[in-house]
Amino acid sequence: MTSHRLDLENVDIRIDGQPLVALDATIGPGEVLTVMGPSGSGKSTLLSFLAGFLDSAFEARGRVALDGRDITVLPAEERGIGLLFQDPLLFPHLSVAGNLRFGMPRHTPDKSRRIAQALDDVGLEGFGDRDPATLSGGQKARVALMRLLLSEPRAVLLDEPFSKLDTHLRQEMRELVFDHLHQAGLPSLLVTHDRDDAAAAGGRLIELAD
Ligand SMILES: Nc1ncnc2c1ncn2[C@@H]1O[C@H](COP(=O)(O)OP(=O)(O)OP(=O)(O)O)[C@@H](O)[C@H]1O
Repeated sequence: MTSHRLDLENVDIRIDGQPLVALDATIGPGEVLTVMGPSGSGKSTLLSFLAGFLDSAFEARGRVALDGRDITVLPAEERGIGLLFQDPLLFPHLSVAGNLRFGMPRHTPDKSRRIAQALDDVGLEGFGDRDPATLSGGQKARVALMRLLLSEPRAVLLDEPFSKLDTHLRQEMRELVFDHLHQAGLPSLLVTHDRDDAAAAGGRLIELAD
């Protein structure tokens, strides 16, 4: 198991000179910090800032550190942060295995074995050659989770990851996602409108003001 830490130090994001988000928090290994708040309170803006693609209309101060290293100055692709959205966003021109292989660090040994193991882990044994278009919503969500983990991020941002799933599937995916994030020792930040998501995440909850 790896063990990572994400520090948000005096993060202060403004729009037109007005404060939007102010946050100071440490997210430890395997911990999920949930951020809730009304529409327009700055949840997506905060995620964009952390991921490294904040729109230039915003002014941001503060530091984001991953394992003690300042990543605020790095471009998105060098930050080591993985993203999970409400849409699984699988590449339609690649097989399931191709999707999983896509984000794996170049020099990963035994890629095929790891892909097969990842599919096994989420009950999709033998699905490697399938076209993503032939998968159910829940199966796609599992592939998206495994693609995220195989890319070996050092922290994870989740943006309403369960909101498109029906109630039964949502409960199942919550368990799967949070179990894997805890086990992988990944600090994560979850944005959601759903209090049951926050409860399932099991960590601290921050509410942004209107
Ligand atoms: N590119 C932009 N330029 C100027 N203002 C923006 C831009 N993007 C968002 N905003 C404004 O910034 C504020 C925060 O928006 P944001 O999308 O972060 O809110 P949110 O909490 O994620 O909302 P929702 O729950 O609806 O997704 C809003 O007032 C929005 O209108």
